[in-house]
Amino acid sequence: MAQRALPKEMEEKMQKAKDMKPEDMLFTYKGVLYPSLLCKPENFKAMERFEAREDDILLVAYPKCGFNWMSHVLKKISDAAHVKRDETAQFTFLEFADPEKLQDLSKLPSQRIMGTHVHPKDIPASFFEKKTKVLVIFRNPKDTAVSYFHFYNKNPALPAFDSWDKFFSQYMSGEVMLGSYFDHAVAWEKHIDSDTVKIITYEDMIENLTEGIQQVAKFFSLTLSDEQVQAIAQESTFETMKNKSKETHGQMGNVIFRKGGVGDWKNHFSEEQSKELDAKFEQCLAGTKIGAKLKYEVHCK
Ligand SMILES: Nc1ncnc2c1ncn2[C@@H]1O[C@H](COP(=O)(O)OS(=O)(=O)O)[C@@H](OP(=O)(O)O)[C@H]1O
Repeated sequence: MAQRALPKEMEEKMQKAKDMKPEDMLFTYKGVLYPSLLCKPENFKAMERFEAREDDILLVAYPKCGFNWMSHVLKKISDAAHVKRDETAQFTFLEFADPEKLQDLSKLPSQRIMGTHVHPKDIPASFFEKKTKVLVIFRNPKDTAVSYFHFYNKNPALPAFDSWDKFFSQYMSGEVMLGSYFDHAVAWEKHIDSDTVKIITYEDMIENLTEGIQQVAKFFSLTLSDEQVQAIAQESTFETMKNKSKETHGQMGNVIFRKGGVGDWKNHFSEEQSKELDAKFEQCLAGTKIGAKLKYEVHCK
């Protein structure tokens, strides 16, 4: 099945963004910035009451950690394993769904696949109570910052930054959309040993995509042949996804599928900025399992 095209609604919103003033593009809810064009404060109240099901799937990623990649892989896996899933729910972002849309989602048949960029504390509690499987993709904080900087500057719905230095300072203080990378990472540490939460890193997927696909399939108790795994890997490379991105993501294709890979931070960070982030990582994540999973020494030094 082809990946779903960017909904018409989203294309219309992007058109609307062109008339927005930069200062109106984000709003703050409980101390965190969200995109005005996609979210409303009332969405969060409705999310608190959302009823997850045991057989739902929730894909979670801090912005720019590889959500679109993993959602594509997950769909390919579920197609290959003939999972019967509801196409309407497909990767609806919980925080972008207004209360009526969330209500509609609650009426849909299983299996629903949903997505979110929010901090784990803002994920509806029912996902954890029902022991719904939650797949999280994480990426090293330096490449995430670079990807986020370019996303802000290329996305017509976000206020552009004059300079990398300005963006870096806001990223470090958590004054970016969806909040602080470090707050998210620290919070996932609490779930890392859960049988129903699987954290995979972007870098491990880059290093061995077939292994990543196998791990995801295993987490959802799906069996794939070696040929199926190889076929999914071929369809999920950066080049393949970027080449199809106009078809799959409309005008957002070039914004999302930028460069891919590991280490672009070296082309952006000053020595001082690199040291500042090293110190922050040490302060927040030294000795944690999530910190070890991110292989900071390998990817960020
Ligand atoms: N197939 C594949 N392989 C490798 N890398 C990939 C792939 N697909 C997407 N990407 C890269 O993921 C980055 C976008 O992350 P997200 O999809 O999480 O962005 S978003 O927050 O949902 O907008 C963004 O990273 P950067 O290129 O570094 O900006 C994308 O290029």
